[in-house]
Amino acid sequence: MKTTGGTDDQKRRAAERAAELVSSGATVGLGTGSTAAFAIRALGRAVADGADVRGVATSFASRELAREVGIPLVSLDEVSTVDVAIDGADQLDADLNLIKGGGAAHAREKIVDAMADRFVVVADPSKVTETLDRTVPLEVLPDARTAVAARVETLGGEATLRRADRKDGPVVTDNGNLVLDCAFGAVADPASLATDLSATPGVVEHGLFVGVADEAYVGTDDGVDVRRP
Ligand SMILES: O=C(CO)[C@H](O)[C@H](O)COP(=O)(O)O
Repeated sequence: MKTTGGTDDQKRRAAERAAELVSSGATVGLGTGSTAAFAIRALGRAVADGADVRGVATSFASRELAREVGIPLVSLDEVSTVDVAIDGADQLDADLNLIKGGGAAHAREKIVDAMADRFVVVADPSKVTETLDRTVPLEVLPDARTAVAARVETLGGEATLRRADRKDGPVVTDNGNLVLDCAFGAVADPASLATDLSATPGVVEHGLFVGVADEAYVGTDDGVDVRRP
């Protein structure tokens, strides 16, 4: 699984604290990535101890892990509400605007995270920034990639097709689409860029999450820093 700048202990602290928010009877959004995986494992232990929770996976990877640790699953199209979603982020600012999609799962993640009554981001301190400046992933319909890349250029960005690590050719998402990683430099106005990207034909979903997160749990070396917008 992809790892990032923080330590596993920092990630685990954040994720395990977030998992404590889940009460028996809850429907839980299961995020994707190395930090969210710690929350899924913690929820698996809670289920083994008798907690009655059901998970909604945001990706093939989170579904597989949930099965491995024994969390009962319900598919996204069967639920209209999610009580708590716990998911990672590639970057977050003080307003809890996020860049997500490092694992190419941001389309399903956004659906699940946005429908949750409470969406808690779990992260390590390396993810926290004053201004979002990482590449913004776009999930795009395969035939639209050239048109979307041209539009990204008019918005001041540069799009690069995400290549697979252990396969020739591109990363293909769980939904059968491609990913363009788009460098915009520092994003001064995330809401405005999010609107422009959402309005671009061929973009299935972009990795800017603006106004979606309710809280962030940032694991440190000796605790958890809880942040709210
Ligand atoms: O958005 C995501 C996947 O699409 C992940 O949540 C994000 O990439 C963070 O992953 P990690 O916790 O491994 O750093």
